[in-house]
Amino acid sequence: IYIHDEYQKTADWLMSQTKHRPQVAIICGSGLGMLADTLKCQDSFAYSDIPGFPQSTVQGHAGRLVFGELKGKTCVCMQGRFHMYEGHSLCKVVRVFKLLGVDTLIVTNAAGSLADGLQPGDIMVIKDHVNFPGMGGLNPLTGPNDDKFGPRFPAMSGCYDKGLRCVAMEVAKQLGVANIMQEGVYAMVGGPNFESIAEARLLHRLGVDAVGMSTAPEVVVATHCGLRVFGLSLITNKVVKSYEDSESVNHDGVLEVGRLRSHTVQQLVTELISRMEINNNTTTDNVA
Ligand SMILES: O=P(O)(O)O[C@H]1O[C@H](CO)[C@@H](O)[C@H]1O
Ligand SMILES: Nc1nc2[nH]cnc2c(=O)[nH]1
Repeated sequence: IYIHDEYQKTADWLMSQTKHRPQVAIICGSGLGMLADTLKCQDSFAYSDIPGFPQSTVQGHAGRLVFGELKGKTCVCMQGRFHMYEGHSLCKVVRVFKLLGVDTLIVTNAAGSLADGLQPGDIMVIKDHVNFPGMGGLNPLTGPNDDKFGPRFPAMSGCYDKGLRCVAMEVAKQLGVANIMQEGVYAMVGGPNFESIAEARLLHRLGVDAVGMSTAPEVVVATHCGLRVFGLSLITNKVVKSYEDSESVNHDGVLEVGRLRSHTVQQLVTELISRMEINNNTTTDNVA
């Protein structure tokens, strides 16, 4: 989907099918689809049934949009995301959430760590990102700007909300998992191959803490249309940086760490949603 009316059609269809009017949208990373399971009073839709929605093709991404209640907030959860390497035009479905009245987007992903202090199983709260495809021109905002959503030249400083990052660290302390959680910088690469050793070394030298193949386009689109964003990476593997190292990463291993940490990630996101203040702008004022 490309133009405002098409996003609106998708939003209208969803609003005709469910009574839920979400305030929070959650995008589930690889192996993190269980985040949707905690929602109460669920209405769920296969992507293939939603007019204008692309399809998910990656294992560990179910391809369902789930609406429901969590800790007094109404949520919509993407159980399955769209990656650039699947051949999708860069993902702008976040705009549908804006039109549904969403205030805050929570993005999660599985990522490999470059930072020495980040181990598999750790959780990295995303402080900032490097959007490599975006910097090279593969940006979801390429093309005529739709002023109904946001400005031609949106700022990206501060795109990961500081207040929510602070709350998340407090929640981690309360849950007794502060020892496995820290902030860091996520870099998006195009994928679908994992990094060569020279690429891994380059990313490390650049100060990147974790690398994956998603998230940045979603956050750019969300920030453009005025959504507040919180992001976390579940570290599923260390990116191999040494020619002496015989280990190598694979997608099954990525999904396995997702399963092992599913409960903790679920608790963190649930408690964060419980504590977050929503700007109760249920109308879509910013979207004329
Ligand atoms: O970013 P998510 O969707 O969590 O998935 C990550 O895991 C997959 C590789 O195992 C890639 O798609 C990478 O981006
Ligand atoms: N690019 C990239 N994506 C990932 N997703 C999960 N682990 C990794 C990784 O090591 N590299």
